[in-house]
Amino acid sequence: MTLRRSRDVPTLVAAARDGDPRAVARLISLVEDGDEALPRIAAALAPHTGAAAVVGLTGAPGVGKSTTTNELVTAFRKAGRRVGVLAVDPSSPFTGGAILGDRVRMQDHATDPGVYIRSMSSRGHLGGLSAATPQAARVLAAAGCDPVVIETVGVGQAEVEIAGLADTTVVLLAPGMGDAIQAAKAGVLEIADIFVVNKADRDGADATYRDIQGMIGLGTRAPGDWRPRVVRCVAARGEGIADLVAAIDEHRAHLAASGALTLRRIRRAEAEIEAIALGVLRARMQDLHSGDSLTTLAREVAEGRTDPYAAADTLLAQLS
Ligand SMILES: Nc1nc2c(ncn2[C@@H]2O[C@H](COP(=O)(O)OP(=O)(O)OP(=O)(O)O)[C@@H](O)[C@H]2O)c(=O)[nH]1
Repeated sequence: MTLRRSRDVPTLVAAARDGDPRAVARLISLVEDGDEALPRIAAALAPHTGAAAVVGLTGAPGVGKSTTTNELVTAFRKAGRRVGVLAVDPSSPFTGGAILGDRVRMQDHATDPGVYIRSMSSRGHLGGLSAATPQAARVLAAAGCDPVVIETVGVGQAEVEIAGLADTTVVLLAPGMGDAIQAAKAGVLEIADIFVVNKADRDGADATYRDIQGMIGLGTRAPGDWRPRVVRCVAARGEGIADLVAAIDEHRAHLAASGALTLRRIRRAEAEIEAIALGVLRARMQDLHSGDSLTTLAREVAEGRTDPYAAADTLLAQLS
C-alpha cells in the first residue's frame, strides 16, 4: 500500500480525527509498512497527539492480558472514554493469528465505534517496533482515543522496550508461575508502575501478592517517587478492574503533578528519533550493500591495502 499524492495525507488525517475507522486503519497500515508518506503523516499528526494517556500492559503468555484489556476497555467505555488498543507481538513477524486471537478475545467491543483494536507485528518497520508503535499510538490519539493501551506479550527485552513507550506500565502476574522471581530477573521491577496479581481466585495469589510487595519494598526510591501499586484482579469475572483503573488514573495524576510525564515523553521521543535515524542509516547501508562500494572497500581490507577502521570511516562518510 502506498500513498503517492501528498494531498491524501491531510484528507486521511482529517478523516481519522473525525473517528473514521477506515482512515485510522489505513494510517496504521501505512505506519506499519514504513510507507514513504510516513514523514508527512507524522507531521500532520503531530499537533493532535499530545493529550492521550498511553498505558502499556505486559506479562507472560497466558497470564490474562487480553482478558484484562477487554475488561479495562469496558470500564473506560462506561466512563465515556474512546479507547484504542494496540496488541503488539514483538516475537512474531506476521500478524495473521494474532488478529484472529484478539478479535475472538475482545469480541465484546468488536462492533463499538468508540473502540479501536489493532494487532501489530515487527514486519517491515523502518526502525523496528520502537519506531512504528508510537506512531500507531499517535494515530489513535489523533482519532480521539484516550487512553491508548499497548498490550504486549512478556518476552524479556522486547517487553521492556515496548513498556518504555507508555506513560504508565502495568505488569500482570499470576499465582504459581514463579512470576515475581522472573519479574525481578527480567528487569520488569524497574519498569512496572502497577502490578496486577491476576487470577486472584487461584491458590497462591496471596503469596504472589506478598512476594511482589516485598520486592517493591526492597527498591530504592527518593521521597516523592512513585511506589508501584499492586492490584488483585480476577479479570475473567471483571473483579478488581475498577481498582486497576483507579491506580492507572492515580499514576497519571502523579506523573502530571511531578513533571515526570514530560520527562518520560522526552525520553520516549529520544528513543523514537534514534530508532528512526538508525532505520534510515540501515536502509542506506543496504543501498551500499547492493551497490559495489562496500565490496570494493572489503576487497581493499582483505588485501591489506587499508584497515577496517579506515574503511568504516569511508563508509560512514558515504552514508551521510
Ligand atoms: N481463573 C482465572 N482465569 C483467568 C483469569 N483471567 C484470565 N483467565 C484465563 O486465562 C487464560 C488466558 O487468558 P488471556 O487473557 O488469553 O491471557 P494472555 O495473557 O492474553 O495470553 P497470551 O495472548 O497467550 O499472551 C484464559 O483461558 C482466560 O479465561 C482469572 O482472573 N482467573
